[in-house]
Amino acid sequence: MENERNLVLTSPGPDKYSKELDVAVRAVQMACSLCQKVQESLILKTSSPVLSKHDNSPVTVADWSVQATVSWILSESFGCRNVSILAEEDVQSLSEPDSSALLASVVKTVNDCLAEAPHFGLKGPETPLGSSDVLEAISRCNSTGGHIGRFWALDPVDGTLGFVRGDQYAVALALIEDGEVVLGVLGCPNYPMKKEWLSYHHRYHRIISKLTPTTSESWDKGCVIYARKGRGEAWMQPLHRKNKPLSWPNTAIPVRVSSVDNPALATFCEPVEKSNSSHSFTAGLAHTVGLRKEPLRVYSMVKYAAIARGDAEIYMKFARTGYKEKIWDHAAGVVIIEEAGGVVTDAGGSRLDFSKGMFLEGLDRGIIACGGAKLHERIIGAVDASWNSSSL
Ligand SMILES: Nc1ncnc2c1ncn2[C@@H]1O[C@H](COP(=O)(O)OS(=O)(=O)O)[C@@H](OP(=O)(O)O)[C@H]1O
Ligand SMILES: [Mg+2]
Ligand SMILES: [Mg+2]
Ligand SMILES: [Mg+2]
Repeated sequence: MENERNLVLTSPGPDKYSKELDVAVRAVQMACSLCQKVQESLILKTSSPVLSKHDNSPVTVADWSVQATVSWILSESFGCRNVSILAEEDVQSLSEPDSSALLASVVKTVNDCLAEAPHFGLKGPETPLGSSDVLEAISRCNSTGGHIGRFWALDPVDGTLGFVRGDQYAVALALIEDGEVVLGVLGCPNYPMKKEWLSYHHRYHRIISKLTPTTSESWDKGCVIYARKGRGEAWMQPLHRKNKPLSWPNTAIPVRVSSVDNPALATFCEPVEKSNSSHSFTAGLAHTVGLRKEPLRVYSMVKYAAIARGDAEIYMKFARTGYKEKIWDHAAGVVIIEEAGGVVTDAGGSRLDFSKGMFLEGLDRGIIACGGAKLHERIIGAVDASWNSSSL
C-alpha cells in the first residue's frame, strides 16, 4: 500500500502538465503565425524596422508582440496571479516618447494575432487591447526564476538575427518547476516537417515572398516540437493551417534522436555567428573526435530541434569567456532533446542548471547536446585536451 502511494506521488501522472502543454502549444502556434507575417513584411520592407538593443543585438516588432501575446494567453488561461514568466524583452525602448509608431505597430500585431485565437482553440479578448494592456503584458514577464516554485521561460523570437535575414528562428516556451524544466515547446516556422523540404522551401519562400506573399501556404513550412519531462517521448506537429480548426494532438507525430554513433557519419550543428560560439574551437574538437562532415550552421534553437528529430547528431556552443548563457535560450530545447532520447550537458558533463535565475550559472565552458551517450562521452572526453591547447 505504502509502495503504491509512493508510486503515485513520484511518477508523473498522465495528466500532469497536460493543460499547461495544451495552452503552451496553442500559444506557440499563434506566435509562429504572428512571426511569419512580420518576417514576410520585413523581407518585403513594407514595415517593421529592426532596432538595436544596448548590446547591439537586434529586436523587432515580432519579439515584443510574441512576448505580449504569449503573456496575455497564459494569464488568461491560468489567471494572472498564478502565472510567472521570465522572458527576454522589456518595455523600456517601447515606452519612450519617440517610440509611439513602434508601439502602435506592436499593439496592432498583437491584436491581429489575438483576433485569431478561436482558430487555435483559445479565447481572445472581448475588445482589442490598448497600448497600456500590451505594455503591461510585456512587463508582467518579470520573474527572476530560481529554484522554488513554478515559472515559464520565454524567448519570443530566438535567433532574431536569422529572423531579420529571412532565415531560421524559433519561438521557445518552457515551464520550469523547482529548478527543473518540466515542459518545453519549440516553434520553428521555417523548419519543415521533413528535412528534405528545407532547400525547396527556402528557395520557394524567397521567390514567392517577393511575388505573392499573402497567397503562399505557410503551414507546411514549419513545425512545432514539444515534450514533457519524464515521458520518454517528444512530438512534432505541422504549423496550424489557416481556416482549419487546430486538431491537435491528432496531427502530431513522435520524434526521436538519431542512432548514428560513428563520428565519421555524424553531423554537428553550431551557431551561425562566430561571435556567439567559437568556430575554430569546435573545428579542432571535431577533428580530434573524428567528425568528418561539414558543420551545419543554423540560427536559433532550431539546432535543438534538429538533434531531437535526428537530422543531426551533435550540437556544440562555446561562447566567449565572460558571456553568460540565458535560460530561455536553452530550456525548451533541453527537455525536448532529453525526452527524444538525447543527452545535454555542459562541457564538464554536468546537466544545465535552470534553478539559479535568468542565467545558466556555473556552466562549464560550453554546451554539448548529442543524440546518444556514446558520441557525447567522446566529445566531453576530447574537450579538455582541445581546450588547453586553444586560446579561448
Ligand atoms: N556574444 C554572445 N555569445 C553567445 N550567445 C549570444 C551572444 N550574444 C547573444 N547571444 C545569444 O545567442 C542567441 C542566438 O544563439 P544561436 O546559437 O542561435 O546563435 S546564431 O544566431 O546561430 O549565431 C541569442 O538569442 P536571441 O537574442 O533570442 O536571438 C542570444 O541570446
Ligand atoms: Mg535577443
Ligand atoms: Mg534567444
Ligand atoms: Mg530572443
